[in-house]
Amino acid sequence: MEITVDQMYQIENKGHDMGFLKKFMMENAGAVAVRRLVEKFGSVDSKNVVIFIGMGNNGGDGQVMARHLAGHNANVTVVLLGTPDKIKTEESSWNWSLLEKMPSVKLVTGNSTDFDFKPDIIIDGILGTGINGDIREPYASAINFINQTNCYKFAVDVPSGMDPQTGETASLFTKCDMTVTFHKMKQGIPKRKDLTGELFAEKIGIPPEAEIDVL
Ligand SMILES: NC(=O)C1=CN([C@@H]2O[C@H](COP(=O)(O)OP(=O)(O)OC[C@H]3O[C@@H](n4cnc5c(N)ncnc54)[C@H](O)[C@@H]3O)[C@@H](O)[C@H]2O)[C@@H](O)CC1
Ligand SMILES: [K+]
Repeated sequence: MEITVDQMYQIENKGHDMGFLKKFMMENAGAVAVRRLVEKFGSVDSKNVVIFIGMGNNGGDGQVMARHLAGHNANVTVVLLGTPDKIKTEESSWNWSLLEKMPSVKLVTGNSTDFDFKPDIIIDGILGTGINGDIREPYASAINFINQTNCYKFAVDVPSGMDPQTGETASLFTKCDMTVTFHKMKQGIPKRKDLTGELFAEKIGIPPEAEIDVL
């Protein structure tokens, strides 16, 4: 069953209010995304992975992936597209404070629009269901860098720049090899297999009771 983005936010909020906190959803999202990626490659040991993250919870999922990938011995660089004090949510900030205690993960922050990496894998955790309007800097430059770089590309929840409700794109958007979306498929995403690549919808532990009166 495909659901709307609005239904997804309602289910997420109801699950949180039941006590299954958003930080647990985020943890499961990042963990299952890494499981799919590791399955794809067999091993990510010594792979150079660059994770671009935005200031919302899509970026939070990307941060969880960074921690798990470090556990799989990947060489992980996280590029926060802004400054840590501007991270929007408690659960994403909480994950950032964890990464700051992990020398195994390289952190890059700020509003730079000049990127110079040679990754084996890029993870796009820039924008998810919270996309609104045309893409602003520094997100725009990050999306351009991703599209210009020849490597494997993995989208967290949805390729950034695509509206997961309609499948329509902003003027800039990423084109990925694999997309893992969470809880249930959002209506617009499967319309754009040209941008998602292999597409999976994965459960993240939200109690089915959180769907009552929503679906
Ligand atoms: N729905 C769920 O149950 C879950 C959602 N999670 C993740 O949370 C994501 C949604 O998080 P958010 O609601 O924080 O939204 P996003 O992380 O998609 O980003 C929203 C932020 O990006 C910025 N932004 C929006 N449009 C922009 C544009 N055009 N140019 C530049 N900046 C722009 C805004 O400042 C906004 O705060 C999902 O996509 C998913 O990855 C997960 O943590 C797991 C649970
Ligand atoms: K994304």
